[in-house]
Amino acid sequence: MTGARRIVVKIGSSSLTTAAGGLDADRVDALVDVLAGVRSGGEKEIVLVSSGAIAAGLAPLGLIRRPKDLARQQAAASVGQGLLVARYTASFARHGVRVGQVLLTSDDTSRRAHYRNAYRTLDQLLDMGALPVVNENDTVATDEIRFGDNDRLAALVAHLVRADLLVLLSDVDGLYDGDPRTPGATRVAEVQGPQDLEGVSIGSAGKAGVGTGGMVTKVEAARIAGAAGIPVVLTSASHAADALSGRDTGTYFHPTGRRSADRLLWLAHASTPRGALVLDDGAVRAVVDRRTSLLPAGISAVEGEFTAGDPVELRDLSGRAVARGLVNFDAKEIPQLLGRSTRELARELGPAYEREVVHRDDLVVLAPGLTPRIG
Ligand SMILES: Nc1ncnc2c1ncn2[C@@H]1O[C@H](COP(=O)(O)OP(=O)(O)O)[C@@H](O)[C@H]1O
Ligand SMILES: N[C@@H](CCC(=O)OP(=O)(O)O)C(=O)O
Repeated sequence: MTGARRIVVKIGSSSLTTAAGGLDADRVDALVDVLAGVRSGGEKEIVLVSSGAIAAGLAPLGLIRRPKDLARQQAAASVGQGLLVARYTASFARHGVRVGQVLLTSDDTSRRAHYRNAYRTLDQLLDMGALPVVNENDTVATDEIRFGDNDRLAALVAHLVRADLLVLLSDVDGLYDGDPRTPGATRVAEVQGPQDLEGVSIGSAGKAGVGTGGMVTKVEAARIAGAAGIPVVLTSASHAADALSGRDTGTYFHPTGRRSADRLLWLAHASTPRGALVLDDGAVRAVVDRRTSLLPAGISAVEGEFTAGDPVELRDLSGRAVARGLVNFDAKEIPQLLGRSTRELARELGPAYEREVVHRDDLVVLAPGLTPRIG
């Protein structure tokens, strides 16, 4: 058995649906049997991140393939999510296990209060012996705030619940060095770091119209989880039992960073900035090298329309994003603060203006070349 106590398992749409479209009850049952078996000893906790809402809603709405437009995807998700959770509820009930549905949006999870709330709910469900079934809240997410792929959502959930292991289940039994359907492609058994991905051709989704991100989003998810100290196993749904019992299967991504409860991972990977603050060179050095808060004196311009509490990008004078943070002012308040000291502002406008524009506790520095949000 793997030593991991709290495990996040993510299953993709391609592993839950029939060739004709619609939910495959037998495959749901097979997964549920494995998960129920793993937690039956009482030592293991499982959080399931399940895709499949859109796929499950297609056939009932008379759609043949995943629609391109957001409104019809959301309609399909609305119908499909109900069917999906009903299926899990019935299937887990065979083992006497209760499930709790948790629908998340990226907006919820990058804000401090919402993040804490999401953690509390998930933790409480686990404490009460229920099994959380998580998906993105597809019906309300707009294009701008969508995760769009559940691989990355699963990595962030793994971090949120402080999981010991993330298992990504797909229709392919691991990462291959090229398209797995081409002869000669071989499975990559282990990834220690980026050097092991050199020369690996990472492609998009296989089964037309069902999965979304293909391997790209899985490798990205493994990178996010790994950086947060969480190992990742990527394998096929039919090898779920092996992955959960610690047997050698699929591709194992070693953790690359230390474990931390840092909520800012969400800010870096799950939020969509609502605007930008342009920093002068001194402020870039202070924020990036010395990790200080951002004060009005170092800001040279403001872009976009945001309100206090929104995520914003911090850019240098050349336009490069250097950090992301939760801003303490509305966009329209900032022009009068530009380049001025907090003391001067407090004297002139009142003590409320003495605050940082972005507090260092709400600020995450981006590694050079990192694209925090993909998709
Ligand atoms: N290098 C690769 N190794 C493995 N699979 C790959 C690779 N490149 C592209 N793929 C494709 O990614 C698909 C899995 O992604 P996707 O369809 O999004 O699955 P899911 O629904 O499980 O998230 C596989 O079926 C495979 O065809
Ligand atoms: N939230 C969407 C899932 C999007 C997604 O990432 O799908 P997949 O690539 O199959 O994991 C749904 O439930 O249909």
